[in-house]
Amino acid sequence: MNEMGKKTAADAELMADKLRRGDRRALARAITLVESVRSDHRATAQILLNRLLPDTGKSVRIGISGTPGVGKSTFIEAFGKLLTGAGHKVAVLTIDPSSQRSGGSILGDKTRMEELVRDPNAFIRPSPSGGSLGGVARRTREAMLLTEAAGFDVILVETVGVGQSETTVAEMVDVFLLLLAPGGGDELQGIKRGVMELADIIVINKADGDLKAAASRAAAEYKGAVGLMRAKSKNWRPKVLMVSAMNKTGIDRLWDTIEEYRAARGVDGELAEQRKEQAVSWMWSELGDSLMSRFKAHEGVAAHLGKMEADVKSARIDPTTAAEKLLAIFLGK
Ligand SMILES: Nc1nc2c(ncn2[C@@H]2O[C@H](COP(=O)(O)OP(=O)(O)OP(=O)(O)O)[C@@H](O)[C@H]2O)c(=O)[nH]1
Repeated sequence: MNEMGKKTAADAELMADKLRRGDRRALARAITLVESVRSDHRATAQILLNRLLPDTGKSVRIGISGTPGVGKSTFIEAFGKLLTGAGHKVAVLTIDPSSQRSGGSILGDKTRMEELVRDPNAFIRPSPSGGSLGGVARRTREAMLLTEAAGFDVILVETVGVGQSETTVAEMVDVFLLLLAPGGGDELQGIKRGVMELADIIVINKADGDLKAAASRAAAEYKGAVGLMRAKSKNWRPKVLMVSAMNKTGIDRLWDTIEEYRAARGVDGELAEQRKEQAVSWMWSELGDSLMSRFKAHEGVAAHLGKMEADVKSARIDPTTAAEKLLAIFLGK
């Protein structure tokens, strides 16, 4: 190892020690490091993650999705406070791919959770900005490992329903919550079937005051729909619960249901298996992303790409042959 490599390893070791002791500033710095695209930062980040791997995995990983207006912030605040009140350490991470376009994040505003943000047993980190959904997801996934190593035992990964982000979140958590609010009438209309199928627990928020009756109707409708869907696991049928984030009712039952879910699916059984599969598919998607970016950056490929695309468009060459030719250039054949 050269001098620079030694320094990188030493930096990572120091940071790992601080993190294991639960140092919040070190945690924030470590997350900034994994979010960086600078190659020296990436190198340190990778050493850090590998050092900390044995300290990760001991949390309950919960995904939360819900479109704007359903009351996500109010809900996470109420849920988070309930958990810290019960002695848990809660990290809130977000995946918001829209932040790369707007420059600002829909979910990034920390003031959305006024009490939780001041809670010493909570850690809130907005979505990394910039890059593809895959890039944003990788950084959030790594942030999740770091918060686990720092002793957080419940990780909430929230996302707003933009594009594929729900699927991405579902692929990094143990349990996926879909947060909904009662609407006016035909509840199932607006919601994509694919998103419903991801949900392990459907949470109908705003079951209070004038909206209570509508929430009950919505719950009945979703229960019916869930009954018709094919189950993701033979040991768990998705449940529908009603809560009021505003009045903080039903939230404790939700936590009980999450515990039930974990028991039913087996933390050391089916859920452990799910995590293993998630890790392997993460490796493959990393490999895909990194191969593709190397491919596009390859000089020979770059020189031919424009013409090849034009030829495909004008049907001078068929797409399969074009792909084969570009691949041959990349592989130097
Ligand atoms: N009646 C009622 N209103 C609620 C409840 N939870 C949230 N709201 C209201 O719904 C609106 C949206 O809530 P937010 O918590 O900002 O949630 P959101 O719109 O999903 O926002 P983001 O989390 O920022 O995406 C606000 O006016 C809240 O006061 C609830 O349990 N009952």
